[in-house]
Amino acid sequence: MNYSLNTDQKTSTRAALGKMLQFMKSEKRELFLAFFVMLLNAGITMLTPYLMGYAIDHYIAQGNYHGLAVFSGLLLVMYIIWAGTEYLQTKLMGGVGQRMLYRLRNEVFGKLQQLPVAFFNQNKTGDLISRINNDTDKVNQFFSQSLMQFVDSIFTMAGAAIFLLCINVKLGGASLLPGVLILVFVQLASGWVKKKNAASMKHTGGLSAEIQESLQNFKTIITFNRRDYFRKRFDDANAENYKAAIGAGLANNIFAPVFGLFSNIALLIVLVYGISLIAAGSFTLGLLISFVVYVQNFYMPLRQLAALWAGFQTAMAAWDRIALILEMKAPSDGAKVPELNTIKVSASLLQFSGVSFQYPDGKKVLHDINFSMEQGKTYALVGPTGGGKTTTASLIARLYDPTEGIVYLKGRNIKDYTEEERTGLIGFILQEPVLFTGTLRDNILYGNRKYQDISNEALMVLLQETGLDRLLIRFDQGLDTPVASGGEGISLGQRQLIAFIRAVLRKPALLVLDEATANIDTVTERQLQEVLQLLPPETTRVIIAHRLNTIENADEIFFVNAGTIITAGSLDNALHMLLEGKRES
Ligand SMILES: Nc1ncnc2c1ncn2[C@@H]1O[C@H](COP(=O)(O)OP(=O)(O)OP(=O)(O)O)[C@@H](O)[C@H]1O
Repeated sequence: MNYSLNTDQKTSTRAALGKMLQFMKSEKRELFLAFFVMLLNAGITMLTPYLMGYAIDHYIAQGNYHGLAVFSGLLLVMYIIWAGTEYLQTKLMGGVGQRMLYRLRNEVFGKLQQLPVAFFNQNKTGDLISRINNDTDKVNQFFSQSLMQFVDSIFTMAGAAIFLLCINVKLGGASLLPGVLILVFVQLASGWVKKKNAASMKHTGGLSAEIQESLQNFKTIITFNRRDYFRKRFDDANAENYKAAIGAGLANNIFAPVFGLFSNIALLIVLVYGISLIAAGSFTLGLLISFVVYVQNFYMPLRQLAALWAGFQTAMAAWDRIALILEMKAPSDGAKVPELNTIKVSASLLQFSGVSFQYPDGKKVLHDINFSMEQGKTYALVGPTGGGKTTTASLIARLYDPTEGIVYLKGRNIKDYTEEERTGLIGFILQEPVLFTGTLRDNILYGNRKYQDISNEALMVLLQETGLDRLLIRFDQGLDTPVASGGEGISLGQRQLIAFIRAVLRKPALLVLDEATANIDTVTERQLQEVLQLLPPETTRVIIAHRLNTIENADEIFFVNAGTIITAGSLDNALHMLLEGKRES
């Protein structure tokens, strides 16, 4: 299945807004309050110019200074309320935006947790980080800082338009005409602005991926003295990002001058037309001053909208990138499949039935594979490098689903198991064991719900019973040995030991060891073999190894090469096949 996020899929504005507002469902109370405060704020903004015009015509023109003083006091109170509502609005919406960002990031991260390995193979980690950090923040910025301003501006404009038309229809209509032209311009330019912002975010993701890759591989870069190469790659990505950011900046700023120009034209129309009306005696100076302020009240928020509109387009472009992750379909989990419906195909623990597999962006690796593995037996997978051993093991652990055919576990399609059921049955020690920041104890109990709260003493008893305690000798501080991110500071062999203890402690029905002893000295390897013998007799073991002595005790050996898996029979035969395979290649 294609899990690449590198597509140009776009969501319609209405659909995107609908989805985004779902993240605000629980904020109804705050939104309602913010809306009320915003209405009050807009109401005051709308009323004050009219009151000023009234004061000029009724108090100043008639020399009523006492009335003017009372009136000024009233205006001051209104301005103070206005300032209070401004503050409240920012506070309320800031909280709403931050909580939305929190939920959105949780949702995206939660989705990432459900997606299969193929998704992570097809997408760069740095780009994913950029989507979770930067793009969600772009959406938040719009909602926390701009949404209410947006609605506020529209209300203020609508109110100002009504006042303008009520004071004088003709003059009002003439002053609103440039506003209509602005709407046409917005309609035409929005798609282009969104596209520019999407391109900028894509390049930010690319830059993040570039940084992540070179930081992760810094040792190799230093060893091969390839700092210049990575420097160049970074410079290129940085330059691309810079160009795209400039493009997005220019696009975002296109609205402000156009809006400014049209609002000045509107003012000019009002002055020329208004003064001619005064000259004709059909308009007063007070009304003209009110009119000019209303024109400002109409066009100022429109200028503000210019900036907000660019932010809205940025949020929309960011949403497209986030929605791509949220809409990804995780492979079906068998949670809802009733046990009764499962087909019992054989009594074996594991069976491959007509399995073929192809990596999403690669060639076909396995062709029509059929084999079965019985409970309690030890199987070895041998074969030349790149033959398909790890791929087979990955299908056993359902890191990937077959492109054709079915993998049965205990007679049930492996897809019909819930993740918890499946991981409880299968233990997998990867070629490159992964450790997490914490202690050795944290790492060996990773994902082991049963023993999560076990005391160190009880854990030691458990390790002694399974023979795993002897492996701890390799660690000076025993269970408390600190583990740094990714296992830095711990040898690869030691990492394999930790991964081994982790998998064995779960007592899985099927234990897969993919080159799990490749980096361990012969004495420790012997100890591991002994621990394997201590596993319950019903445990099935699948061992992938290049060192043939590791698999001498296997009950059956499978030879994996060029997309086929055949039974090798004896160890000698496997060795012969390996040598033949090498000669052919
Ligand atoms: N993520 C991937 N995407 C595309 N192709 C892949 C991927 N992983 C492995 N392959 C290809 O699949 C084929 C089988 O690889 P696999 O890792 O299963 O071999 P292997 O027998 O385990 O090799 P080794 O002994 O070196 O570990 C190889 O040609 C490899 O290039």
